[in-house]
Amino acid sequence: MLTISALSKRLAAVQALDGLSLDLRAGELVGLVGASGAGKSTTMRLIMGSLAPDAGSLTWMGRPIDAAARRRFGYMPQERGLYPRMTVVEQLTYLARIHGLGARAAAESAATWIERLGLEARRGTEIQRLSPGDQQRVQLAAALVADPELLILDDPFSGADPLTQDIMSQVLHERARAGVPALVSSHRLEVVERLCDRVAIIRQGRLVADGTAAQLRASTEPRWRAVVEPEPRAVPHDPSALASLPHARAERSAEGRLILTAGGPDEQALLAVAQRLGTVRELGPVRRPLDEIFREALAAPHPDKDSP
Ligand SMILES: Nc1ncnc2c1ncn2[C@@H]1O[C@H](COP(=O)(O)OP(=O)(O)OP(=O)(O)O)[C@@H](O)[C@H]1O
Repeated sequence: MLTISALSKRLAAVQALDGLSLDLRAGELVGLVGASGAGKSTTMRLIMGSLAPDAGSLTWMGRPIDAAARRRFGYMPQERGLYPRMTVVEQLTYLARIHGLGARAAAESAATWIERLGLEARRGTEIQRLSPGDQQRVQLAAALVADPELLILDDPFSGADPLTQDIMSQVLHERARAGVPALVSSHRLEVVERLCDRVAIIRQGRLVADGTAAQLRASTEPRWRAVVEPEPRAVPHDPSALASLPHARAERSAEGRLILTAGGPDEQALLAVAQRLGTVRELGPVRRPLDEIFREALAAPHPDKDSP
């Protein structure tokens, strides 16, 4: 549905985007993740037309994105743009109207999203008097109020309390089930992992990884974990045996068991070390947190730029 092809943008002396390509399909929630300055907001500004690309193309449903298409997109910009003196209901009705809804449809849509995002008690409150969590909810309602076909959400969870995060996530899942895809940037990897079907990792304006959390995990070297009941008569713990394995770590649990983790193509090398230390109670792969994989992707040599 949304196709970003070889998109490049220079901003002053910075190559903010450098040949970025990415697709979003119907109903897909895609997380756009990258360090500060990686190019996430620039990507979104190019989609929304507040910046023009130097090279590359953007299409929606196979056609170049124009102003008419953009009116059907819901956008939550990084620099949140609500009117501080409007009340919640005035703000949402106003935004629905400027996106082309008639007076009655705009009022109905504002009421629907106020209810859905748990803002009934705040409908008559000025935006500037809302708590940060409620402001986030109104921001999301503002992106949804004109019933968009695509959502572009720049760091929607920043400053959101856990309850607000849950409500926002539920709403995005519902819209996705109705076929509305969303591109969601965030620094909060655990949120992206929970929310999104796919994660695109960008670095210096380029895509360095793109896949489901499971695919990203599978594309990196696996980690193995062994839980060992130490035996008093076992060969004394030889730290160098474990240290010879990649990414090795040893900890002791509250019950006095040894918890060993290490990388490697399979679990056999870790098993050999573990068996010398005592009785192996558990052995298996480790489900790695996405943020660890993210850090690895950012630390790995850049596909082109860093190679000699
Ligand atoms: N108006 C501008 N003029 C000059 N450089 C800019 C401008 N806007 C952004 N940049 C630079 O372009 C690069 C990409 O910025 P961008 O805001 O897209 O990153 P980001 O991934 O959204 O970062 P963050 O997570 O901090 O919001 C950065 O190096 C940034 O400093």
